[in-house]
Amino acid sequence: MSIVFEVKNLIADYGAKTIIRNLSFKISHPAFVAIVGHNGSGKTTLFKALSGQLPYQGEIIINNQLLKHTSNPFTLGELALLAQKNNVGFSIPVEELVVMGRFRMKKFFQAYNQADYMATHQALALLKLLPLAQHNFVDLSGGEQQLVWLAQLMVQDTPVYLLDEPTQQLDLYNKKQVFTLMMEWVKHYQKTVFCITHDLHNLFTMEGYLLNLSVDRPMLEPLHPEVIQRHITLLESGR
Ligand SMILES: Nc1ncnc2c1ncn2[C@@H]1O[C@H](COP(=O)(O)OP(=O)(O)OP(=O)(O)O)[C@@H](O)[C@H]1O
Repeated sequence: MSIVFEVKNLIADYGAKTIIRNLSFKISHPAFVAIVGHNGSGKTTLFKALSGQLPYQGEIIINNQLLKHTSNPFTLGELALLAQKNNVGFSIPVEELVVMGRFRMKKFFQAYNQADYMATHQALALLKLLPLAQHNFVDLSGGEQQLVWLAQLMVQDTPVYLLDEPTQQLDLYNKKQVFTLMMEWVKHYQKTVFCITHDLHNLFTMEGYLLNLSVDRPMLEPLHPEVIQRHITLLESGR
């Protein structure tokens, strides 16, 4: 059976402080996975391990290939990450920032071409950002900037997307839109999407899995309403 993503006995720590203990799960088809848990439960740490930014024990398999501890999944084109905090300290038009998501596909000093800009415009259109394409990124609101980062993630076109709290700064309408977009990535673009979120109420409209890092033995559970409700109750009750 093909495996799109597998984690086997993953252990990740910061020196003496072990954060992820023996985590294992397997996904055999492109899917949406919500990563939930209390503050400090290890969600971002898991992403650091999956993306090769933190050494780990155990195995990570993407599309039937074992990711070596030394390999960089970004440059291999296996995954793209939207971090929790992203900053740009200079003026740049939205369109130019989004097209930079194609950087991995370019040779040294190779310019972006028509295909890169077409992919950029498609992503901007999907996120309803075309009217802002020529605006200066630094002049946008926090929520608008977050949507631009989502467009940049999309043009990277990797099989796996990792999103760390992508709806954090968004209004209720845009939160809903982003969850719909993530479902579209899975269904129409065959992406596997891992999304760290505290917005559990938005999961009732989603299909896929939930992984709660606050429980003793975290495991993938299907996103059924009763499963989501059980985890909301669990997380609301504190640690
Ligand atoms: N570089 C580091 N060195 C030591 N400890 C760290 C480091 N980064 C994170 N930690 C600790 O690891 C634990 C897990 O942090 P992590 O950022 O993974 O949590 P999280 O679940 O993503 O939290 P949140 O929901 O608040 O974003 C926390 O106790 C944090 O203080």
